[in-house]
Amino acid sequence: MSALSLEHITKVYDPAPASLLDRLRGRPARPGFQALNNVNLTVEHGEFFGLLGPNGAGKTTLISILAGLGRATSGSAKVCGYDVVSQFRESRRALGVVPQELVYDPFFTVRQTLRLQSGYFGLRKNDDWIDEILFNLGLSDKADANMRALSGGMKRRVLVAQALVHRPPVIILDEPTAGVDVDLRRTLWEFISRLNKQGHTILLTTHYLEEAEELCGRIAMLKQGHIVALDTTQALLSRVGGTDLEDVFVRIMQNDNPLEILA
Ligand SMILES: Nc1ncnc2c1ncn2[C@@H]1O[C@H](COP(=O)(O)OP(=O)(O)OP(=O)(O)O)[C@@H](O)[C@H]1O
Repeated sequence: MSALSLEHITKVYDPAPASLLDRLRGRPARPGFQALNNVNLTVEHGEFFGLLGPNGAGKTTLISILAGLGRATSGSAKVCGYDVVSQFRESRRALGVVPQELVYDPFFTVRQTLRLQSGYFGLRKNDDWIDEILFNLGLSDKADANMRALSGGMKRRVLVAQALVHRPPVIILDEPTAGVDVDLRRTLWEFISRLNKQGHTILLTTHYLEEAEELCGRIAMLKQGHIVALDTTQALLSRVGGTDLEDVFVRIMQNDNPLEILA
């Protein structure tokens, strides 16, 4: 049983509703937008896996499907063997997601936010673990601060903490270091790497390719909803050539037929 598995996942977003004028003129409905096209991917337990792609490639769409926030148009997705649709509770419990957007409730303190999140998973008396997470993310002295009083980087740390309150075996981080300072990056990666060494599976999306190169054992690259590369980081570097992962990424994305350069 894999940590994450996606089989033939396709996602077509509904088109924007036709305007009244279009309808009156009898114009045909616009087609939906295909964000993912027959994606097959398996991530094994304990992997540190990178999901890379340019803006709009479909990374967040794929993560939303795994987190049960969006439905695939076709195909099946599982977290730790649990189907994300028919076994939503189990699959969601196995997953911690750090979202890309800074979403928070401005009326709560950091500790209240984390207690509330624990409550969603039926966890009471979770304070020992909450304290440990706060410490590891350099947030101990902010525990009683109101969320709206935190800087952007601090809010992002809380998002990471929120994803971890129920000790999920699989952690997905959607661009967790966007706009954060060097200090947080270090703290965050040290903590996440430690969790990975303890057996947690990590799926990371990032536009900082040097981070992906350093951290990820395997990498998938998405381009316009297709997986165009999937291999170990070392194999991608040696097969595609170039000086670093950024070079590899650019070469693959600029090639009309990326599979050609990976052959
Ligand atoms: N709700 C939606 N309705 C219609 N199209 C959408 C919707 N959400 C995303 N899309 C489109 O689907 C495509 C994939 O978007 P997605 O957010 O998954 O990309 P991404 O790889 O995460 O990009 P980024 O790196 O910018 O975060 C984009 O073209 C986007 O405009």
